[in-house]
Amino acid sequence: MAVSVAQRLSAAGTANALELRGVTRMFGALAALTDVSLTVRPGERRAVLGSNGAGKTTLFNCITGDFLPTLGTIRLFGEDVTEFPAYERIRRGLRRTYQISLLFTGLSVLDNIYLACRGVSRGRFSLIRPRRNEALMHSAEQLATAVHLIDVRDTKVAELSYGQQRQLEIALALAGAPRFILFDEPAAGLSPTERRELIEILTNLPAHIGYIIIEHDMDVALRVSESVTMMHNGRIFKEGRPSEIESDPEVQELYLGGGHG
Ligand SMILES: Nc1ncnc2c1ncn2[C@@H]1O[C@H](COP(=O)(O)OP(=O)(O)OP(=O)(O)O)[C@@H](O)[C@H]1O
Repeated sequence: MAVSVAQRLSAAGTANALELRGVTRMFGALAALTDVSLTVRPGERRAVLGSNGAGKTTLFNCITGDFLPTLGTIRLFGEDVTEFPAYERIRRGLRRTYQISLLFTGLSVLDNIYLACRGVSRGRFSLIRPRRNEALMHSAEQLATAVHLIDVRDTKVAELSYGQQRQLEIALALAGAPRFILFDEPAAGLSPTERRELIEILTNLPAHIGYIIIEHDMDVALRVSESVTMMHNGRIFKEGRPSEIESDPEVQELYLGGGHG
């Protein structure tokens, strides 16, 4: 059952989930991001849209700590994480999915999720070969259910459809105790049926989990978000509700009309 925005926000505490102030990222002389300021409330679900080269992936890389910004600050749940390495941000509840698959294709669905749960749990660096942890196994099964893969939990990942593999990636991002997830084009390459399933999975994520979704499929992006940020040439040029963005003439000209690659 879908949860209202108000329910999600009240479930999620007070500090902003994410706050970027004046973030600029240079690659030599090229500004991939210029003076980007962005606030995402706890539990908020936001789409970031823009044509190829707009700076969306660079934005994700700065938020995760894969790249440091050249200028500006990034706060995660009220804490300045601008200089933090990626793993410190993961410890604070940040997760990310990638456009390319990072799955263990020779292992089962459940083993993949179990390993992700173990990877973010205490004792993951133990030198003693661990016994199966029943609590983590239970969490893994719950996540398999959340992404509609419980019926294929013992199937090897290599035998899954492409869409099911993308669903599994979402389960991996949900391992541990995520509070904020960055989804990088989760609908890319999906069939219409798989897209509908993706929309259902994202819509029904736990109330306190906010996210940013980069998505070229406008239909998916606007249906799973309550706010939209439009980027162009490394800058934010428009923010609004999905209905406002969809009907905005400038957006239509730049993005929906031929500007989108
Ligand atoms: N590691 C890098 N080194 C040099 N230039 C880069 C690097 N990463 C990105 N860029 C440049 O920064 C700009 C923004 O790229 P970015 O990948 O963030 O855009 P995007 O909106 O994610 O595009 P797409 O939709 O094609 O993935 C582009 O001009 C790109 O060529």
